Amino acid sequence: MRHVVYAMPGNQELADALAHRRRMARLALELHRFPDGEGLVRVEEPPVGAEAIIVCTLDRPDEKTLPLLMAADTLRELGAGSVGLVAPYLAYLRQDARFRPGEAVSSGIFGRLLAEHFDWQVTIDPHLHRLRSLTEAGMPQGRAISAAPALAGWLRERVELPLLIGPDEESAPWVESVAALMSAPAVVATKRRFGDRKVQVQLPDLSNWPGHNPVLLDDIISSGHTLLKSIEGLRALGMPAPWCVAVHGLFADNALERLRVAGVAGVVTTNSVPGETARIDLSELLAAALPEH
Ligand SMILES: O=P(O)(O)OC[C@H]1O[C@H](OP(=O)(O)OP(=O)(O)O)[C@H](O)[C@@H]1O
Repeated sequence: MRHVVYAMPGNQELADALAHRRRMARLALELHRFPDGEGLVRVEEPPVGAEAIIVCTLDRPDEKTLPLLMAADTLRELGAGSVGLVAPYLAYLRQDARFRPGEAVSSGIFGRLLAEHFDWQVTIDPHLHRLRSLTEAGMPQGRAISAAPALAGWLRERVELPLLIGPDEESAPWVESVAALMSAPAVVATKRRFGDRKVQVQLPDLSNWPGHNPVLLDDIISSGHTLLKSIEGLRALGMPAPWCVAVHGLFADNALERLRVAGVAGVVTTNSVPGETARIDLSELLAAALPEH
């Protein structure tokens, strides 16, 4: 099987890295926007019988999804044997239940939509703590891999005597998996969410780790309020300014600036979503998760 790689806009760097690591051709695809905002996908170099891979991280999913689906179908019409999706960040997985009557269960709807257009999907650390697998989110051919080795590798080299802190109980398994990889202690806080931008974080007793440098570790930074409340809590305990490390940096509401103003040692995320904090490279882990060819 010969695989070829396409990048949706903004994903060229990661697509190039995957193409390089797996010795695949990166072929051109463009997205034109008409003045009224409608998009037009154009496959400049057709896949001609190859297995196609599209790289498209799905932050800001509402504007990205329709062009992505059109690209997938166009590649198939132009002769791709199969079409796979590498979406390092997969949207809509936080809404995995009808929390209030009448709400859409977005994860299932979105999962089924992607599954209709793609033969397989790979993502990194989906917000899956309430789900057993991507299949449960409606993605039968979905594969989820963990960024833990990349996070642990980055932290091991840069933070002396770290104390990893997960902001809520649901972060425990993967905070502990990063901690185990770097032989560092880990604790988790208790979080209560009252609204999109209102949370309460209760830190545990940290007096067992004097001299340690706190590292707040989360899967997603969106509005940043989870981390802002955690930073406040650490300050109240007399801890040094923490590192804020996350897999997916979405940074809604000017969150990055707010975190910096709140006082951090640094804010670092993976390149699942490109941006100035995206200093932890996932291309090696993602390349290893692609199908054999
Ligand atoms: O930057 P923020 O706007 O605070 O959002 C990020 C937080 O939200 C998510 O958890 P969430 O509170 O949704 O938990 P749940 O999905 O486990 O209920 C995620 O795991 C982060 O902790």
